[in-house]
Amino acid sequence: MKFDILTLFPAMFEGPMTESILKRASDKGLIEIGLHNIRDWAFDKHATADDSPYGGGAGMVMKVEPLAGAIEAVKEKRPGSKVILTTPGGRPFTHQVAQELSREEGLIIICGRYEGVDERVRTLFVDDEISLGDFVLTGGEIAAMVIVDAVSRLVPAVLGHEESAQYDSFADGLLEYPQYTRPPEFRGEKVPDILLSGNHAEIAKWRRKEQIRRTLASRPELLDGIEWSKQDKKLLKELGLDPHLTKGTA
Ligand SMILES: C[S@@+](CC[C@H](N)C(=O)[O-])C[C@H]1O[C@@H](n2cnc3c(N)ncnc32)[C@H](O)[C@@H]1O
Repeated sequence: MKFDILTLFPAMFEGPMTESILKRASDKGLIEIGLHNIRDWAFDKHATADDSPYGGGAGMVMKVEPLAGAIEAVKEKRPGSKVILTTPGGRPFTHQVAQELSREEGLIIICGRYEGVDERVRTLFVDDEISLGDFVLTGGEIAAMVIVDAVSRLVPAVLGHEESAQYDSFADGLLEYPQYTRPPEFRGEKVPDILLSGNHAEIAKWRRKEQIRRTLASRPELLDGIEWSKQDKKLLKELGLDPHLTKGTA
């Protein structure tokens, strides 16, 4: 998977993109992260990448020409890549969106700054618009880092077997069950006996039940539309839930 990030602040990516799992994945050639400074495509001697908005108003807007130059240059090298604009107006970034993007050949991610990008960037070049949530960041760099991170861990072989994404929250529609490690007791809080029992079938059953319980407590809307197995239906009953009313109402 190839990521190309168009930004005014490439130095921000040092660290998040060059440590731990992403570093290992890059070293192995499983992912490739290209950083491109949008200013390199500005055409005046001050490398201007922003200007005041037509119609007046606060702040500055990122100019279309440097972004057009950057996008076209990267697209020439990677014609199969999808162009993504980070914007609060985009579709919400979820596990499902990350999965969908992980199947792309490559992603070209535009990091906005100031009041955002000239609308013509969006209309002429953008294939998809992604929002991290209903809040406003100072720029698209952190959004791009989140997208690269979440998508990369879904690329085959990026995670080792022991770090497999298949048991993580959202992978099967539910939140993850509670996790514990040594010591068996801390400040009076004990690890549930079942996890120390060595009975793997019972542990699996406990974990599934905890997934449902936790999802119901924090994100009941996620239960809606889940296809329950026969075993799940039994667990739902034990939790006092009707398998047909998956919105979490008992
Ligand atoms: C200060 S914001 C611009 C906000 C814009 N004026 C608005 O009200 O929608 C600058 C840049 O940060 C990025 N950004 C801000 N919030 C974001 C979010 N929730 N999700 C994704 N990107 C975001 C976008 O790239 C945006 O162009």
